[in-house]
Amino acid sequence: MAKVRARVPLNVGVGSKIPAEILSFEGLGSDKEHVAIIFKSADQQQDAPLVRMHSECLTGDVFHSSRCDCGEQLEETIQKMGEEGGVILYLRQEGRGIGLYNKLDAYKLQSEGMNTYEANNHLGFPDDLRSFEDAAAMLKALDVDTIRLITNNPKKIREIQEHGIELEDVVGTQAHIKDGNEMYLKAKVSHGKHKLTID
Ligand SMILES: Nc1nc2c(ncn2[C@@H]2O[C@H](COP(=O)(O)OP(=O)(O)OP(=O)(O)O)[C@@H](O)[C@H]2O)c(=O)[nH]1
Ligand SMILES: [Zn+2]
Repeated sequence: MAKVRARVPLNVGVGSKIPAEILSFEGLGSDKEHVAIIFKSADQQQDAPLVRMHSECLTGDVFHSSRCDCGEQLEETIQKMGEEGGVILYLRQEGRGIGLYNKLDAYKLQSEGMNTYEANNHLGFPDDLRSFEDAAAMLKALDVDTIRLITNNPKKIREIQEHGIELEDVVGTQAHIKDGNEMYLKAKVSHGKHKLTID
């Protein structure tokens, strides 16, 4: 069974103004160094805290790449949780689980006209290689079994429940459209069935 390894206070967000804590874990099923960022001790103070399972995206989260909406979703979540409390599970499954280098190969194919899922498939990967089992184990290590999940992605909703976490509510994110990510977001809606309003 997973348990918390270290729980460390820090400030996050632009300007480092928002108080939070970062947590590491031991005993997770994978050897990935997933972390949780907790706002307002929501795991201890709230019955059904807001939770975002955010998959690592180096290009979007760190460099605010034009190709996706990950950095903006992360910033939106930090702002919201800074006000209301919540838990970000920052999951080290880059590129929907295929890894950074494979994602960049997929980007090359997308530049040639494939959509994000076709590019994955062309490289021999499924649409989405992620598992949310570690995410559920992290929540259980925090003693959190009921959450309000921030997502537009039906796969996350289905899978976290299959791993024994109860959903009190599902809260969507805004659509962060910018030059360069419109095709990506449209593919998420038409093929991935994400609940996002783009037009
Ligand atoms: N393979 C691949 N991965 C991508 C691409 N664009 C973004 N990603 C990855 O997709 C993941 C984004 O996941 P999340 O932000 O957790 O969520 P989501 O599945 O979009 O669902 P939401 O919860 O609704 O945001 C990150 O791991 C990104 O690196 C792409 O074109 N190809
Ligand atoms: Zn991204």
